[in-house]
Amino acid sequence: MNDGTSLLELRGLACGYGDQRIVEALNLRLERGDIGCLLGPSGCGKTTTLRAIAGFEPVHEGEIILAGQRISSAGHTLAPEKRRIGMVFQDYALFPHLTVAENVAFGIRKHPEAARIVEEMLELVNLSALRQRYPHELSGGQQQRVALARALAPEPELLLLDEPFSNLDVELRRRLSREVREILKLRGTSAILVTHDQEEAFAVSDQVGVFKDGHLQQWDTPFNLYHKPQTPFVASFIGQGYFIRGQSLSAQGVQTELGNIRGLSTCIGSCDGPSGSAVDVLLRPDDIVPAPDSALRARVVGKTFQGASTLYRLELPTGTQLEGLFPSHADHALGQEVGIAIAADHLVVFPAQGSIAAHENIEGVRRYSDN
Ligand SMILES: Nc1ncnc2c1ncn2[C@@H]1O[C@H](COP(=O)(O)OP(=O)(O)OP(=O)(O)O)[C@@H](O)[C@H]1O
Repeated sequence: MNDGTSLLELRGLACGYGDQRIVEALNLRLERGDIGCLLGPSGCGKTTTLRAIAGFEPVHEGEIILAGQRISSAGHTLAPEKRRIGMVFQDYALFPHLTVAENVAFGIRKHPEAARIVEEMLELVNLSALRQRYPHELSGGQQQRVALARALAPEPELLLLDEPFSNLDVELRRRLSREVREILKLRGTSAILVTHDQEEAFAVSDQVGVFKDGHLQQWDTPFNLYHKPQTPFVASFIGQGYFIRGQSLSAQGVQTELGNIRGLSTCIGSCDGPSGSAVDVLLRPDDIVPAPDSALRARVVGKTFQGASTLYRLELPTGTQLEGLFPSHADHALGQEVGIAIAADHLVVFPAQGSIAAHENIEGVRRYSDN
């Protein structure tokens, strides 16, 4: 869809270092005012893509369009300082010999209203009281807020944030990521965030791109990535869940050891294959519900108390494992047999490929259950 409002467009982009290509055939579009995120395992090319957008690396193929202007293509790289792009880095990169206010003023020294803008920025990030402090007199969270204010002061078209919260402890990164989203939305600033923390990606972004080995697998809303993954990798990388093997049936059902599973509404993926073909069905923990009188029985082999709910690891009589998220007030012991039912709103089905996934070794990715 091209409605002419996109702020950033990557078209058939290939980029890397020297002759080495890291990212290939990358297409994505960020609308004005939206926050996008590049998510994926270590080394998949997120930072490389961000550096190409910033103009630090040339592109091998394709083009980068910002606000209607081609800023990179093969043989052409508009200088980073001419791109109206701001950057926030993981290590804050503040000037140690400048105060908070001087750091924020750095990029707008020649602006006639620099003093007013600095005050506005300090207020925005809630640091007015600390304006005379030096970076070493600030906490990590405060330093990152200074870096954000400094990047926003020149009013960039686009803000790039490279793992901005990864040096902070968990509680602070949750809080700061929410704060940053509010600040960007308040100002209508478009941004691209790089992270390998899925929770952070979902909390901050409107659109998330999942990368694998330099290829963008899906660029979509967090909701769609979770509920409508387009590839087995996205299904495995996002959220929790297990695949179980089955045979596709006509009328959007799959025959499995749990019986004939039908989605209550739709079927995503490979549901229209020839009847009888081998498929893998994704079952999220919230698709498995307790059903004391059910003929489907599973044994509790692991449990994680999560407050309102408990995540159970369940083993079927065949040895296949699943996870189920049950309300925590009914407490089941390890080894206990429980009745379960499938309550999948929609089915996510892919052609069977357990043997492929079994050879992948990516942290955070669930194995196919029958391997
Ligand atoms: N300056 C460089 N020269 C050559 N290769 C590089 C350079 N920087 C990164 N690479 C390689 O490019 C690949 C992608 O790196 P990149 O930094 O884009 O990954 P990433 O997805 O951001 O990972 P992480 O989450 O670990 O930061 C890696 O194989 C890496 O070794």
